[in-house]
Amino acid sequence: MSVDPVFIGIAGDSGAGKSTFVKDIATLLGKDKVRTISFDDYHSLDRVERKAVGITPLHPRANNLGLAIEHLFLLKQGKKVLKPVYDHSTGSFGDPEWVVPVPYIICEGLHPFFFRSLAELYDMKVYYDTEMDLKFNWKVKRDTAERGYTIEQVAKEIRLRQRDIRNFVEPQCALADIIIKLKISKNSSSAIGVDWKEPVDDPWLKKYLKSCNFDNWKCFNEWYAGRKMNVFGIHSDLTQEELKELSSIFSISQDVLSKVKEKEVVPYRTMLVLFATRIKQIRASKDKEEKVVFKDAV
Ligand SMILES: Nc1ncnc2c1ncn2[C@@H]1O[C@H](COP(=O)(O)OP(=O)(O)OP(=O)(O)O)[C@@H](O)[C@H]1O
Ligand SMILES: O=C(CO)[C@H](O)[C@H](O)COP(=O)(O)O
Repeated sequence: MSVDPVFIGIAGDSGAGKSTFVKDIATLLGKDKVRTISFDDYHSLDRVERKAVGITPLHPRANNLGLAIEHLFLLKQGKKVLKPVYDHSTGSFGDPEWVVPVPYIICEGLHPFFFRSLAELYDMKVYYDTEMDLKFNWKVKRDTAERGYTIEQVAKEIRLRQRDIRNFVEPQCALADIIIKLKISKNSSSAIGVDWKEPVDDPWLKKYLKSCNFDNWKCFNEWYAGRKMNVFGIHSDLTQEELKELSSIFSISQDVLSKVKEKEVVPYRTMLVLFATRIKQIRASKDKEEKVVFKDAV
């Protein structure tokens, strides 16, 4: 029987931490069950061509989003696809690679749900909204170490991109099921806190935490991109007792729990565990549906 993958889309600016997040989620879910698709692979222009035309990679014209729609559509039908590969170390394209359907397909990038026809293909959409100060430092460090840029070039590129970020990346937050905001926090040993935002009319965390059980989590409402959101500010580390309590409230599975148990449960790790739990629930309900369909068919 072919797999009906759970499709997750993670949109956000360059350097926000999307691929790090996806790598960490894959570790919790089991690397063999997860296939990541970087939307950078759907750039239609390489680094030299973008410079010649005078557009940034954030402009939709610098990307072949039509091909991305076609590929996700085929993967959803259980078919394999031959996907292009963008190589950041050279700024050009490498050999294409096959992608086969697996239980979780996570698409991360600048435009994973830019078009409605793309947005409709996902079971869950996340907007990854890291605070500018964190994002700036991370991007400078990464792009100088791994992508062959100087500090001055990265700083100039970030300035050049601001209009395109507002026009082409940020509007996707209006379609997101969850907005994850990483921000500097004095209360965590990691110095990073997390705001988990979900629309009040489509809650998940709120269903479990009717009244906030964790003293240090700030819970409030906020308007964001025209929608009223529940915001859970997870800014301090969990004790092992709190992790136990959390795991019983959310029925966090042992395989996920065992991967964080011995480590410091900083806000980022708490968010990973909650996110992995949510998408495992989506997997479980798909599996149940498949069983019903199969039973009805025999
Ligand atoms: N949660 C985190 N904690 C600490 N550092 C992080 C975290 N997430 C990302 N970083 C740092 O930021 C850098 C950029 O992150 P990452 O490559 O995941 O961003 P991205 O959103 O995928 O960027 P791009 O779209 O440009 O590929 C990483 O190399 C890492 O050093
Ligand atoms: O915004 C980005 C997302 O990663 C990159 O800058 C874009 O993919 C182009 O890559 P490069 O700068 O390595 O040519």
